[in-house]
Amino acid sequence: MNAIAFTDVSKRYGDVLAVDGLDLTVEAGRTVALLGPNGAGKSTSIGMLLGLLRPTRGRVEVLGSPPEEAAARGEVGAMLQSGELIPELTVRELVDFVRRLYPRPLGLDEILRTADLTDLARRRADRLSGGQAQRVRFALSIAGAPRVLVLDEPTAAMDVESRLRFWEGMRAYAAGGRTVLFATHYLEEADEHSDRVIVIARGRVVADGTAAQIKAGAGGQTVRFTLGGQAAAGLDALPGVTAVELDAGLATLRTADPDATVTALYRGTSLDIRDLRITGADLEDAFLTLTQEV
Ligand SMILES: Nc1ncnc2c1ncn2[C@@H]1O[C@H](COP(=O)(O)OP(=O)(O)OP(=O)(O)O)[C@@H](O)[C@H]1O
Repeated sequence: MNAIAFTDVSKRYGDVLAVDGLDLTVEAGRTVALLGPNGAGKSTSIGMLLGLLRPTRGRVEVLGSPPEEAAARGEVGAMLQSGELIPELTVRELVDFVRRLYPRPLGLDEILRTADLTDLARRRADRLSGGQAQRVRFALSIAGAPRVLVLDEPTAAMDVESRLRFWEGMRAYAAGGRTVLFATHYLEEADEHSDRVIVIARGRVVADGTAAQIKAGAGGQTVRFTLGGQAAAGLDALPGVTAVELDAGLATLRTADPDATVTALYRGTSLDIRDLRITGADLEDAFLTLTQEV
């Protein structure tokens, strides 16, 4: 059974088509990143996944049920971009209060450990930094031991140290065969912490696969060199080359096979090549290629 299924889902706010015919399934046990620029439709998709927003068209299912039923069974946990904590309680009291609302919660100490809050357990919830408060929101999202965990830009207010610890906790949680979907703008996070990246732009899926597949699919590698004033006809006919750009004596070739391209460049042409560099298309290149306006 799929943990998450969107079938031809659209969501319109007045004139704005925020989600446009989204088809998407996530198998149970996967950790999936939903990557997209501002306004791509990530939060709207998450709202529908949690049953907080109704699709204008199409169907969303979580663990084979409508989202609100899965949530009512305590099978879905969520960490949203905002959400007040109860100020008078300590972290420990707050987490314990929330975990008791669920039929089969995680143990209190396990939650605190997973969210790296053990040392902050006695701190009042209104005396926390932004990043610490985010970790409490994470603790609350896993308190009920949900099978599906949904995180909307979870590391937004966190410093580097908090991020590292947060991702450790997320991985520990996911390792129990649970499904995690997180939204992010951060390419490195998507790359490092998920086993599948779904790139959305303008409410549609524009790429879907492992980070490596997405990088490969968006133009392979780049060979750059200085040509100076030499005529450069025929570069686009070199093996592997998919695109050529010439700018002020600098040539940039996109290639699916950099070895073949470079060999042919040296052996098959009489060009005087200087400063040759080969770089992998990184996820950032791929992301920009995929999400730019067409
Ligand atoms: N309540 C609303 N009313 C009208 N338009 C909305 C509403 N919520 C979102 N939108 C619009 O829908 C589109 C998608 O927004 P959404 O918040 O889902 O994107 P996002 O990918 O989560 O963006 P961000 O990364 O900035 O959080 C945007 O154009 C946004 O302006």
